[in-house]
Amino acid sequence: MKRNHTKRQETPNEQAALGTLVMNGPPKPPPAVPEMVSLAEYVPAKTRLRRGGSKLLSVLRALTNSASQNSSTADPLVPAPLSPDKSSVIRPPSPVNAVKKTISFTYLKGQLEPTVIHRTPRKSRPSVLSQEKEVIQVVQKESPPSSNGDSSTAKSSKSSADPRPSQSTGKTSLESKLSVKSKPLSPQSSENRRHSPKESTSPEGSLAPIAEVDTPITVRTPEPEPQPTFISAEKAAATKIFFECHYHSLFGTGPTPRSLRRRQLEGELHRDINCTTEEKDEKRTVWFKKETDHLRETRVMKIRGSNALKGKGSTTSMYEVVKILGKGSFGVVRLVRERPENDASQDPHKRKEIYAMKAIRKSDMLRNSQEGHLRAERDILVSAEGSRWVVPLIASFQDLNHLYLVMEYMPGGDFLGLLIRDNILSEETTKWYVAEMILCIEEAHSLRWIHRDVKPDNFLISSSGHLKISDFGLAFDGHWSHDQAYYNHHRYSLLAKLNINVEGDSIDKKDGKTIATVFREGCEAQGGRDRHDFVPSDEPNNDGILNWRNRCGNRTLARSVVGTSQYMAPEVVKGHAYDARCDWWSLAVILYECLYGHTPFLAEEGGRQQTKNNIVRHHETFHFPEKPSVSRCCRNLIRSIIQDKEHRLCSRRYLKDQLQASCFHKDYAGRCVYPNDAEDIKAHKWFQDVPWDRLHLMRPPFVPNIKGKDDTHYFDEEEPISDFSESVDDAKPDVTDITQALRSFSKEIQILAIGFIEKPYDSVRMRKVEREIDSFNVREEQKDYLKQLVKHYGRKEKKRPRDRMLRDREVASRVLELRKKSAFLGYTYRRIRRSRDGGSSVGRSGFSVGSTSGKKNVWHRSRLSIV
Ligand SMILES: Nc1ncnc2c1ncn2[C@@H]1O[C@H](COP(=O)(O)OP(=O)(O)OP(=O)(O)O)[C@@H](O)[C@H]1O
Repeated sequence: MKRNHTKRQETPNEQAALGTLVMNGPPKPPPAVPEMVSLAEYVPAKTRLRRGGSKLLSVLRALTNSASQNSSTADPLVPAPLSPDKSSVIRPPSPVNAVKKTISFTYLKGQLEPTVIHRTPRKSRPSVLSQEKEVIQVVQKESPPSSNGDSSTAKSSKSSADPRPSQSTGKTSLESKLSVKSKPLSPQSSENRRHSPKESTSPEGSLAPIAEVDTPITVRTPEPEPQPTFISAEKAAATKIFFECHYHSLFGTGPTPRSLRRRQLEGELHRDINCTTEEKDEKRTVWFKKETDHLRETRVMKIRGSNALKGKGSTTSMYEVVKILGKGSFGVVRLVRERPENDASQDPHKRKEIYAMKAIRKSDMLRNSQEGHLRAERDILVSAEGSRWVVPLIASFQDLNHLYLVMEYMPGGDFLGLLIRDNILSEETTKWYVAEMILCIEEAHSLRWIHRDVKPDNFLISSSGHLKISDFGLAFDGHWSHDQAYYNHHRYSLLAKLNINVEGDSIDKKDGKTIATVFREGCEAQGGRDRHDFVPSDEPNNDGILNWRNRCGNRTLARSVVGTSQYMAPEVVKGHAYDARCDWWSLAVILYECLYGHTPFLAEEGGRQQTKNNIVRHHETFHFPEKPSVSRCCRNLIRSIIQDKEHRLCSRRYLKDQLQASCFHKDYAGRCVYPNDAEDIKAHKWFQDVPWDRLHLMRPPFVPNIKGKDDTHYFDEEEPISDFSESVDDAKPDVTDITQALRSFSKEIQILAIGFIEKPYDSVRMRKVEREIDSFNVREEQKDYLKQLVKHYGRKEKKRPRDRMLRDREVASRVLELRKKSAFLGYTYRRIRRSRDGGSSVGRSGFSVGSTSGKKNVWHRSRLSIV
């Protein structure tokens, strides 16, 4: 066995020691130092030192060399190096060692201080097996055939001591390691040497033959290679997703928010000619302090978030709940007050801020494969920082069960509330609000997003009465990280590659296809290769995975049939590829609704499907009611937007660029949404008196009458909103509560009612339950009570999860738990705290609040967004 001295260069200190030793032989231990040990005593620690990479290793090597030399010269001061487990270091001087000693000597001639070596305390003797393992590793590391002089040593030792030359060269693969382990120990093993007291160097410098000793050694059978499970695949996919998204955000083009803020500060300082240099420096110092506070606050939030994911502490403890404001498809929006201790800046003015906090149930969203949408919603709110027309996001974070979006509170409620109160609006009032809506949608488009759910509920009224757009849960920008297919690809490609199958639910089992088959078929449907399937290549134009994703993984047009049916554009209903023009169709529907009190395509009968049919056949179904009377100019505007997308007012830009698509807007977003695409609508003559640039400074037709920061009277509902998001997944109702609530009924009715509650219901089942309750022989009010009771305690039937892993009874709960922890990493955000504005300057406008008619309104809040 040779020692590979050439792999590591000695440090000057080591060389000093080496030179000293070579010149003088091993140092004589000064009696005053008890820890000092003799050479031979020290040698057993060699293996440990090698593992630790200590500097002393070189010293040891030198010591060992010297020792072996000296042993042949029989220096009485040097104990014989006969400790059994260090025989491997006793070697005849090889040419390399000789050269090395000469170099070391020359280099450090004159440094003749004795070397003091401290014994490393040994806790226990190494076991035979661990020694053997080390020997095997050493063999593998050190014995590749070499052309230098050492090879002769290796060869001679092989020929003399080992009758099986094939074992002298270590293999490197896992398989070979296992096979080496499983073979009988070689005669070079330390165990064998321990039983070879006569082992010594021959005069020629080669090892003397080692006697074979029959030592009973248990031979370990190779452990089977660990097989990856669906859990490993899930974790691996989550890791890949995290790193790709994280590095994408780090290397994203464009300035960082911090650099933008710095730029803004410097711009302000530059423009302020009255500011002295000292004052400017002072302002910079304040700026840095604020930025530092902000960084600290973000860091604290991240730590809290990661603790909350582990079930330690809570992220929402930063806020106290004041009231429930509203409920959407997947979450509850609550009015919250920030706890003062949460404000790192300790600014007294900032205390007790009131916010709207949207809590989104992760499990529901994951079952519905809404990861992409959730990321999109958070990302657009972050990217809209500082926007006048988008509801400002304050913070986003998560715990194990929920995602949270903390937004500025809009005390005026939503625009739907205003419509419900006023029923119909005058043309002037309508114009004012629709003009603001245009600015809101235009803002989203300039950020390269299609909102896809433009409806009155999603425009909120600020304390000054201005509108802001909210709820970007369905927004689309085409980016790969907002595409559910990207997440599915990572998971299912890995499962298919590892040949891991998960059966799914009874429908999947009936289908009989494995995950690999479904995945392959999906790729074939896309022309042979998945859009997110990155294949690394050595080609010169290979610019890395993130650039590749940005080039090839984005979508240029949306396709999903999403939105609220009454407001959906025909191209969306038909499932065609569509672009941001769909938002302008929805705006025209709102405009019509404000003036006439109902939406144009709403079907009285036939439900949502009939409404959609009406939209598709809009050429036949669309008409203006005779009353109330609306100006021709306004009707012209509506008519020019309620058109197929090619003829829709706003299309000029899209058509022009489509003609030149090959040379313009090569970026992913540019091909589906255009900034300033409202220019034609804004130029319509119905809007000719609208001061677009000053609208935000003018007094709106309705300014909320707010008594305090936490006034919520615009959110008051007849029925209190239940806080379902507080409940845990699949929580069963408390039987004692139910029995108590049913105590006035007969035993028979109690049993039936409990049966109704226990089984999850959908709309069909609920109707059946109601019919059964109607047949009970009780009073009418008791029947109503029972129906309410069933709805209150009962659970809605959950939809079939879109993801096969979450449909499989065996694995669903474990996968869900894992995804709840890993699917939204990087969600945390905190907006930098701003200094108080002192209220917005609201001017006066000639607009007046519209009159209301007695017509019964048709708005209701139960419309579902995802179709
Ligand atoms: N910042 C806010 N300030 C005041 N109220 C708000 C705020 N954000 C949301 N709300 C209220 O909460 C309701 C539900 O919010 P939101 O529409 O964002 O939830 P959602 O789950 O996305 O709903 P949807 O079913 O429309 O998708 C709104 O209609 C509004 O009344």
